[in-house]
Amino acid sequence: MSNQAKARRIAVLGSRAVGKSSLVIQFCENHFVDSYYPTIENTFTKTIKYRGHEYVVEIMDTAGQDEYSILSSHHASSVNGYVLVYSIASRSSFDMIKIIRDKILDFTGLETVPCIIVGNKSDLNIQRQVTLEEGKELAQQWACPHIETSAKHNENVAKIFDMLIASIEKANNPPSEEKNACSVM
Ligand SMILES: Nc1nc2c(ncn2[C@@H]2O[C@H](COP(=O)(O)OP(=O)(O)OP(=O)(O)O)[C@@H](O)[C@H]2O)c(=O)[nH]1
Repeated sequence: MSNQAKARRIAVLGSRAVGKSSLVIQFCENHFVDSYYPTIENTFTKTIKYRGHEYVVEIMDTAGQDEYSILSSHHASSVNGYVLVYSIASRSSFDMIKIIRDKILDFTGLETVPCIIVGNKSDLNIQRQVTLEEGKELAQQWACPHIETSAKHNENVAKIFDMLIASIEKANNPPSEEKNACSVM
């Protein structure tokens, strides 16, 4: 029974042209698309192994968001975790993931959701507008992982999904005992 694959649903959100489709296509189909076609919506499926379990992961690649976009209900309900993507070469796309997370929390009524912050286009270091430290700081604030990636060079792309599955599983099965918790003697 425990060998049965578990189904998980992930939504990939962020501003336009930050590389959401490129990351998902690189991960699921192992190639990079240099041309830009704005996405309406695409769903991909991939099996991921994490801690000896198989996870059949449905990945929703969504249309680029701006501050006026309304979060669609199927981007928020029955989604187990979020990939929030910005481009390291775009300050406004970094600001946008904060707005998107607020919309998710508003919509779900939750205080926190499993997510990973992704700074894509790390190969464009020369055009960098968001520092690595800023990404890490935001992740600390949200208590979630952060990673810089390049869909173009296939750097850290698979790690996004491994780390998010880990966060989802941690949220679903919080440790019952804190090994390092101090006790008053
Ligand atoms: N240099 C570089 N370019 C990238 C990278 N990832 C994506 N791109 C380019 O950025 C452009 C936009 O990529 P997409 O993957 O279509 O972006 P998107 O976020 O899905 O865009 P929307 O569908 O409009 O939301 C394309 O020209 C890609 O080739 C990357 O890691 N490095």
